Amino acid sequence: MTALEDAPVPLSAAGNPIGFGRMHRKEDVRFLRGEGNYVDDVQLPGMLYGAILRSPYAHARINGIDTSAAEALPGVKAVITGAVLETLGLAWMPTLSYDTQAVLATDKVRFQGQEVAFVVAESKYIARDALELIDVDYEPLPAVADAKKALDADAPVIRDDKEGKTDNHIYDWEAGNKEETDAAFANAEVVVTEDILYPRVHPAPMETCGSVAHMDPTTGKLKLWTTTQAPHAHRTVYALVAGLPEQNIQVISPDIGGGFGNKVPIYPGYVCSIVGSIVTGKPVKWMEDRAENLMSTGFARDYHMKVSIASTREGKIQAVKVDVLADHGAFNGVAQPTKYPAGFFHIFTGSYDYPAAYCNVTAVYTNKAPGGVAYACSFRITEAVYAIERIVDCLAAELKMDSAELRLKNLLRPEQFPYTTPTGWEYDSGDYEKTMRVAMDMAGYDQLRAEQAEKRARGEYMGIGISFFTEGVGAGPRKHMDILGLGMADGCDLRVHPTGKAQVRLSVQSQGQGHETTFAQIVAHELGIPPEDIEVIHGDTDNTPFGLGTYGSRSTPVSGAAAALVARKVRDKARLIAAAALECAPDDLEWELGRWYVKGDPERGRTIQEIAMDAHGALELPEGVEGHLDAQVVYNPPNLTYPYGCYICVVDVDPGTGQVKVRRFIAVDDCGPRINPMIVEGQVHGGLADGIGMALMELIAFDDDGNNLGGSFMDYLLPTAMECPDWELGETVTPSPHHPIGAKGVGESATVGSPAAVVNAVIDAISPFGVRHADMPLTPANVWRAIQGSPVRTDMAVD
Ligand code: PCD
Ligand SMILES: [Cu+]
Repeated sequence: MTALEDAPVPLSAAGNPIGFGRMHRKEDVRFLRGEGNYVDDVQLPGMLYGAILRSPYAHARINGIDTSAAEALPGVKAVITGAVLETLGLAWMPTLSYDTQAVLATDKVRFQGQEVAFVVAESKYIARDALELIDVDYEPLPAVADAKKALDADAPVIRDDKEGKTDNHIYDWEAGNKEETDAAFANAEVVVTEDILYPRVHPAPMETCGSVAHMDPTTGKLKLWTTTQAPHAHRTVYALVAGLPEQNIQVISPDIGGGFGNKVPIYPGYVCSIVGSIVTGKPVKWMEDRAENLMSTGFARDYHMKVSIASTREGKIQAVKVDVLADHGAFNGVAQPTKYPAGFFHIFTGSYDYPAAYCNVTAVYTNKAPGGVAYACSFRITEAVYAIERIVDCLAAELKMDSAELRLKNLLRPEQFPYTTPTGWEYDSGDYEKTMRVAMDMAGYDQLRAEQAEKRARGEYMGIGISFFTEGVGAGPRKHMDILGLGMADGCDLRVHPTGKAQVRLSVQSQGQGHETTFAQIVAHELGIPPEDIEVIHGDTDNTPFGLGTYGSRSTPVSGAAAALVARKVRDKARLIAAAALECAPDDLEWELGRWYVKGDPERGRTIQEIAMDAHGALELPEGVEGHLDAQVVYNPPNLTYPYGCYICVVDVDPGTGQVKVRRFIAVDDCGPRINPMIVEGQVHGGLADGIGMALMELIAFDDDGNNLGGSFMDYLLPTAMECPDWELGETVTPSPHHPIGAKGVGESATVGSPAAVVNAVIDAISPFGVRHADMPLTPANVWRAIQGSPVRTDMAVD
């Protein structure tokens, strides 16, 4: 039973909660019947097909490209190279991190899988055949795939396209107070330091990336159906980059088969499909295959972190510092909206109370695919949570203290909120100890420890891992973030039609989160219109208000607030209309869900549906009240929301084979009130599976020549139901004080919080072998290596 299920919510005639509650997802009717409409389902008359030629080398000079044989293949309509794009000024495009990225390579290729040429043909088979007829004269160059070697004096310079660039350095950035932190470390009784790698992983959404571009030669209007999590932001970027007039660009993001951050950046393929359509005058479809998606699109993590923690002998944490070497690949294509190059990484101070913290981040180019945030990371909070939760466990081991006890000793206390962290974030609300106690009770923590002791005595290796995380989601206040200068506000339009049915238009875009259901529930909760009577419209820039899109779990914190406020605005207007109809003063009216009525005379009232008809009908409207029952708002978030949670994982490890079995997983999340508890649980289930995947099997590895060793699902392993236990979920509810309905985001929470719980559990299990840390992925081979005292391998395909 969740807290919200206890609250009585009136049900509509169709049995749906008129407000928050467990409503089946509206969108599932079409998804379960296979009737979703994805980019690859778009069919237009005369449509042509594009395919991309990709580099087999991680680093090579291009001495020439001969496209004549490909052009001569019957059915081929155009072959576009970097040289062609150069004439249009489109060979390079800006990234969302103020770097540049090649659309199609001109001078050099800089990672394996980089885009080199684009063929447009009558069928996708002809297009792919034509790729083989393109002759590229490559001169292979030495590659650097290891970030630790990228700054060596003899490392090949990857970005020699940049004037005067003589090394692979991108930026240095720091946060926190170095002097105070160094002083705390100098005086500390106990200091623990560990090198912690968060290896390169990939979001691997079920649907790969693609687009259909149609530049209408007569009207000059570009319609782009594309796999984007941020249709409005993409439209503006196309207008700024390609110089197309913005009113002539329509970006449509239809059903999206998972995004996980992978669909935030603008990829060369999108631009190529647009150019293909301009060149041929026909619609052009381009759709990646799986290997292309894994090899060339936004990866995640690749953070080498040296983490140190200082504490008293009793376990009171005093300071934490982190040194990061960040691998950004060949172009800094990090798609994150913060003003900080390392995103929200400086939230690494975690959920604990101590005064001093400092981090510095050095970022480098390598001959690997660009990207760096994606995969439910909340913009590097995943790395930050992993760093702090792993080092806290290392400290517990050093102090020989129970890791739950150590956390309880240091958690922030409820009276400290709003709490400003040593690196400047203002956590909005929390009752951390309560959440941790709920998780420990659900787990039966003390019994688990007793069971572990018994098993150890018998030579069985069971482990218990805890992770307590705090996230900052809901990008965001303008002082912290923007995308290429665009502020992070979201619009929302609500129209109640004469018969009392409504349409709500959002600027965020669902990739599977269930917005068509939850946003109808938000409006239902405020207005009393049944959710099945409210259509949610999203994903089409011509038909929705401007806003920055879906990532960083921002839809509920930002657009969700806009939806609640627009409904309240309609409710206020409805009051004026009801007062006119009831011939009383607006102040004499009282609201109950779905209806304004006269105070003290509850029989006299008007339902929201009656008011809608009045607003459009013959009723004489009062002075200053416009007809119709519509409203519009733009919501500027005053702060992020800070969801948090406590996760406990129980594993059994076979020391002979290194095999890890996740036996139990307890997850207690606090995201404030849950609009739809069933959807939230689904979000958490997905994220927990992600966490098991990253902790135990996912890895995009490279060999010394920069060959990608994780380019298929044979090598890039994803977790299945087989690896996942029956999730045990709990909740606490601490509303956000600044959000109109108190809700915090939750979409990324479980992915952010769970890897540390799994790794902590595995290390706890094998700690009797003297292991204090081992890097992910903890595959059987890596666990076995750790037990033997050998370093884990992250430089070869998962073995
Ligand atoms: N309190 C609360 C919160 C929330 N909710 C719900 O839940 C969901 C989610 O939300 P959010 O948190 O706000 O978030 P969004 O914005 O919507 O979304 C986003 C996220 O989401 C997640 N999840 C998911 N799911 C799916 N199915 N798919 C996908 O793709 C995905 N992705 C992932 C990611 S990664 Mo990034 O992009 O990396 O930044 S970010 C992200 C939605 O429906 C909502 O409404 C509720 O109910 N309640
Ligand atoms: Cu992310």
